[in-house]
Amino acid sequence: MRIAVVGCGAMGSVYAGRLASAGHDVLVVDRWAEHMAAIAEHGLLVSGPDRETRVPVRAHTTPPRQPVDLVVLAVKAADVETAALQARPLLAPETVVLTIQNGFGSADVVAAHLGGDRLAVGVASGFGASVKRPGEVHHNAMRALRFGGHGDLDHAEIERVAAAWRQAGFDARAVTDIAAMQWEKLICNVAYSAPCALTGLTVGEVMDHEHIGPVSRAAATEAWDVARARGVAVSVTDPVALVRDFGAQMPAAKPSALLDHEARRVSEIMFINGAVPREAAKIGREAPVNATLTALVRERETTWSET
Ligand SMILES: NC(=O)C1=CN([C@@H]2O[C@H](COP(=O)(O)OP(=O)(O)OC[C@H]3O[C@@H](n4cnc5c(N)ncnc54)[C@H](OP(=O)(O)O)[C@@H]3O)[C@@H](O)[C@H]2O)C=CC1
Ligand SMILES: CC(C)(CO)C(=O)C(=O)O
Repeated sequence: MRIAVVGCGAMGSVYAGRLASAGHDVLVVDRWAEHMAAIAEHGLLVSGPDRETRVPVRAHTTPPRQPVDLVVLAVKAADVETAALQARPLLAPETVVLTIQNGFGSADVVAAHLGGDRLAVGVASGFGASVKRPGEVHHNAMRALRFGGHGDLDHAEIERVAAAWRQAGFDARAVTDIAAMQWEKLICNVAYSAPCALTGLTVGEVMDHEHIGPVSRAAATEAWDVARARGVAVSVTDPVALVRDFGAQMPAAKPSALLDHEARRVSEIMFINGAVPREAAKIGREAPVNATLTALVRERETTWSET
């Protein structure tokens, strides 16, 4: 399969490295010129719990005019709109666009610009990935990828994409209820994103922390309540057990919100903890735990943008 990964940061690099190692024809696009130059010169180095690979991939700072079978948008949520607009040279009528972000809202943004009929949504769970230095990425775990259609995309097409990823060693599956998967991932993310960003604790340190543990568990439970109240078919019966198990798989990982704060960058908090009060409001409810966590994170981020 001809695949372009737009946004070759922590996750985009893991996707690109493994897909290229499995023999797919992969090109990557990222605006970080030093990272692209390192990949062009030495290949992309991906280290994980099971193996380390260095693989040659074509690296670009802007998308080449070169239509592919699959475009993977692996940027952060706030960058999805620009990335979707810039991805146009990679598109042919039959190209599938797969957008993979934590939190809610990205697929609607992509659909508004590129249309919904060739659009798939991905949920990536349990990777704990970060860029170590230009050209080198590490991930702490590698649990699951779930893909679903956003609009009218035929399920067989999504299955074809999932099969290509399975061939690259991912636990990837095409599902019919991607919203339930998104909520289950959101429950995990809200437990860690704001609590870790605010305290500097890792995923493994939060859950049983004397002061932050109860806050993290309350954030997850609140998101679970909202999902069920909205009628989403989440399969989870114990949200605390879910997030505890999620964290136990990669105790040393730092959520990307914490990595963003360490770099004094605005995080995706509005799409993650901030999504819970927004979704709750749609059914006339409130989500005070996640609203408060979001406000605290936002306040810190405002301070940086003012300096
Ligand atoms: N890291 C993880 O373990 C996991 C992350 N996720 C989710 O995956 C998504 C991606 O996260 P992650 O990989 O950590 O993010 P990163 O910031 O590591 O990677 C995104 C990359 O895309 C680049 N970029 C942004 N806009 C463009 C553009 N228009 N064109 C080209 N490149 C662009 C960024 O550059 P710049 O730095 O200049 O902005 C950055 O290098 C997020 O939604 C995250 O929540 C999901 C599961 C696990
Ligand atoms: C690391 C974390 C918790 C946040 O970026 C994540 O979403 C994942 O690995 O699935």
